[in-house]
Amino acid sequence: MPAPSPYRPRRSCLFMPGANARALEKAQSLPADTLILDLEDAVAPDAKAGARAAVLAAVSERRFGSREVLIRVNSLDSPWGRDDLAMAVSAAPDGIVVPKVTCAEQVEKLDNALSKAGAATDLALWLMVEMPRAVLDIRDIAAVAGSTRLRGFILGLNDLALETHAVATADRVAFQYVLSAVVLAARAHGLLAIDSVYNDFRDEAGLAQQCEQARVLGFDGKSLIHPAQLEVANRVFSPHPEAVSHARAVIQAFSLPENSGKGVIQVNGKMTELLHLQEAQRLVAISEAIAQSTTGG
Ligand SMILES: CC(C)(COP(=O)(O)OP(=O)(O)OC[C@H]1O[C@@H](n2cnc3c(N)ncnc32)[C@H](O)[C@@H]1OP(=O)(O)O)[C@@H](O)C(=O)NCCC(=O)NCCSC(=O)C[C@H](O)C(=O)O
Ligand SMILES: [Mg+2]
Repeated sequence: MPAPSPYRPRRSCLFMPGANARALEKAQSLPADTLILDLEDAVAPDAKAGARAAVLAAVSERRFGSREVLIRVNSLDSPWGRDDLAMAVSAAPDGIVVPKVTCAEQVEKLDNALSKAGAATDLALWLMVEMPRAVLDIRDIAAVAGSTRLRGFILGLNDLALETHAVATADRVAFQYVLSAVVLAARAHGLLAIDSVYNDFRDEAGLAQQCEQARVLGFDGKSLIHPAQLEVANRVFSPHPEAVSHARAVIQAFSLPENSGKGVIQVNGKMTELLHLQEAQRLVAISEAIAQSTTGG
């Protein structure tokens, strides 16, 4: 049995309404890397309390196996936020997703609120990046990663389009700055970056195009809204087999005695430096983590 990988794939992060019992049940066997049980926008005000109770039961009973489980709470300044947070701390998921954050001070307050509520230090804090001010302050927000539970960003382009009046075209030209700013801020502070949802869940080709765009930009995976989107996201965000064999060749080449101490060599006709060795090791580790995960390739 191989040692568990330190990498966790997050190619597919499936949202589901906490009030949808069928979706919560179905999620137990879906090939999603991450499940996000939503108490916010997908749950109507009258259904909030019922959804909170259903999510508490499902998460506390550990119904989702080894899948990563996140709970999206309502904002702390909403009528439901405090109760959601208390429930989430007692359910002890892998992480909590907080919507509509605008600045770094809010993240520090959230982290303090989690500590006061008795949250474990390894409870991950994820932020929806979906408010114009969060985009403008993304560098400062990411910088509190070292002193808080902040672990990653999930882009929320539905809210951002609403706030900015930008139009969501297929190429996402209106969001180019945001897409890159989120990835750069995340990487500068060792955080994860998950792309926004694709609303047209029956359009497989459109989703594939958007996943590919996000992958090229450096995102770790895509947030999703429907089981039909899982296969595409899992495929696009898995390292390509040819890239993995090249990565193995790079690792092998650098391990040869004649290349010991060298900073640059050639592999398969390509200039290959130590920085490429680092990327090759990351790619192979991700590919092995996917092979080990229950959701597989
Ligand atoms: C979009 C949906 C409302 C569509 O629902 P429905 O019409 O019921 O779809 P289907 O009949 O095709 O469903 C087929 C089966 O799959 C199950 N199902 C559907 N969606 C999910 C899901 N997300 N997770 C698990 N299972 C799901 C159905 O129960 C059917 O099962 P079966 O009975 O066996 O046939 C619906 O897909 C949905 O509600 N999706 C999630 C919506 C959501 O969570 N939204 C909030 C997050 S997105 C967001 O907030 C954006 C962000 O903040 C931003 O600002 O951009
Ligand atoms: Mg949103």
